[in-house]
Formats: sequence, C-alpha cells, structure tokens
Amino acid sequence: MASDTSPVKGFFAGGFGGVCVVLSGHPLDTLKVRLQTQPKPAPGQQPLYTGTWDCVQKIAAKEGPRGFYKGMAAPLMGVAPIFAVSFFGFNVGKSMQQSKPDDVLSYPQLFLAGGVAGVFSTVIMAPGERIKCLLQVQQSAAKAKYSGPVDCAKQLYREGGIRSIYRGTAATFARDIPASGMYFMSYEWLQRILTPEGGSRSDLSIGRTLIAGGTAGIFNWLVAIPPDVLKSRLQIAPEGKYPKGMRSVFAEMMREEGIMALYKGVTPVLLRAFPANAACFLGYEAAMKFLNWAEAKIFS
Ligand SMILES: CC(=O)O[C@H](CC(=O)[O-])C[N+](C)(C)C
Repeated sequence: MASDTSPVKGFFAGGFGGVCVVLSGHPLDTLKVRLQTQPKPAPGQQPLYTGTWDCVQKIAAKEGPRGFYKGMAAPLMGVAPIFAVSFFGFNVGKSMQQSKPDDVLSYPQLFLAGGVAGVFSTVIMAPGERIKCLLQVQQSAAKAKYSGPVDCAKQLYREGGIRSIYRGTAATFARDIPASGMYFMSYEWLQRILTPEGGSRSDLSIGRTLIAGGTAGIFNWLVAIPPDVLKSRLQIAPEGKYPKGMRSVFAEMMREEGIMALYKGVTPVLLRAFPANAACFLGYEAAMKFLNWAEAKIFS
C-alpha cells in the first residue's frame, strides 16, 4: 500500500492543490479588479458595470468563460509552487516523527509537521509577499512606482540588496509556522471526525473533503491574520521606519489603534479562505489518489 507521507508525492499533489486554489479564486479576483479599475463614467452616463452581477453578465456575454480567467498565468506561477513546497514540508515533518509510514500521529505532532511546512514555504513566500504587498498598495497606474513584479524585485535589489527583498521574513515565519500547523492539524482532525464509523479517511466523500478543506483554511487564517497585518505593514514601510521590525510595528499599532487593529481585513480574507482551501484539498486528494494509483501500476 502506497503511503501518503511521501514528500515527493506531497509536492506534486500540493502543487495541483495550489492550481485548484487559483482556478477557483481567479474568476472572483477578475471581478474584483474589473470593478475596482473601471473608468469613471462621464456626467450623465451609466458606469461600465453597475455591480458584481452586471459585471459577470457583461464578461460572459462579450468574452465568454475565458474572460474570467485572463491574467491567470502570474498567480498560477506564484501560488502552485508555494502549495507544492508547503505540502512537501508537511510530509517531511510527518516522516520525521514516524518510525514507519503507517504510524498515526497525534494532534500536537501534526501541528509540528505543519510548522515544518511553514518553515519550508516561508523561504519562497517571504520575498513573494513583499513584492505582492508593495504592488497591491499602489493606488493608480499613473503614480505607480513599480510597473510589475520583476520591476519591483529589481528596484528593491538596487535600493537595498537581497536584505530588502527578504524584508519581513521573520514576520512571515511568525505567521506561517503556527498557521500551517493549524491548517494541516485541523484538516486531519476534521477528516477523522467526518469519516463514518468503520470507513477510511481516503474514501471520504467530495462534500466532506470540501468541508474539511474549507474549514482548515478558516482555521489557518484565524491564526495567521494578526501576524499577517504586522507583516504587511512592515513590508510596505519606507526603509528605516521600523528599526526593530515586527516589534516596532506592534508597539506603534497598540499606541495608535489598539488591539482590534490586529484583525483588520478579516472579512475578505475569510470569504476567500473557505472556497479556495476547499478546492485545494479536493485537488490534493484527487492528485494523491492518482499518484498512488500510478505508483501501484508502475511497481506492480
Ligand atoms: C498564507 C497562505 O498562503 O495560507 C495557505 C492557505 C490560503 O488560504 O492560501 C496555507 N498554506 C500556507 C499552508 C499553503
């Protein structure tokens, strides 16, 4: 029986899970960007899109289903490797604590294995997050300092070397070690409680896999949001503004805004988290089944 703790299979199945995250989330992102960037209507004229549903109808009518998936290459190239490395790291973390592949891990052990995933993913996630945040806060194309991700990376390197590109790494560790621990532990916990008496976790229905995956995404972000807010502020700040990194951001926030500021942006984050991670784990489980089937065929 093939094991599900192989880091290599975890890498490919996790990468496919990341592809599913983008496939499920990109149409919503397209709607968001179209609504955010539509031209201001001339006096007395109707706006191009009167709302979200109007935007859906107009894209579908004029561009067909492909219209919703324009510009998907960049997020695919960014997100799929992160999920691949994260699931690889989780399986490395599990293998480190098992004496044989069938050993069942306790919840603290699963949390620890998830933490290992957080260490692995941060290495590629930290610079990506720095660039993404800087691009996301640019207000308009006219005043834009960076023309795109490559230009942003080049300018950061020119101004502050590799240290500047990796600014916010400690904050990304602080976010992703506990959040990934929570993500993978809660997914396994939900899988275990949703498995019918006498059944096997690998035969869980699609609906139950979606519930377990979506809920794990919510748990991930409930833990991740406070360090995420600190990370984002640190990563977009001018050079030298926060000499002690996250600690300086935290001190300023408590002084000026209070504890609730740590949960800023929670609504859109949670609205995205459930469907994106439900799709991720469904894709992951399907890819894992395929890889196990292919392995059994090749080695039988
Ligand atoms: C921060 C992040 O990317 O979280 C992932 C879940 C999501 O909603 O994208 C989880 N993980 C980092 C474990 C891939």
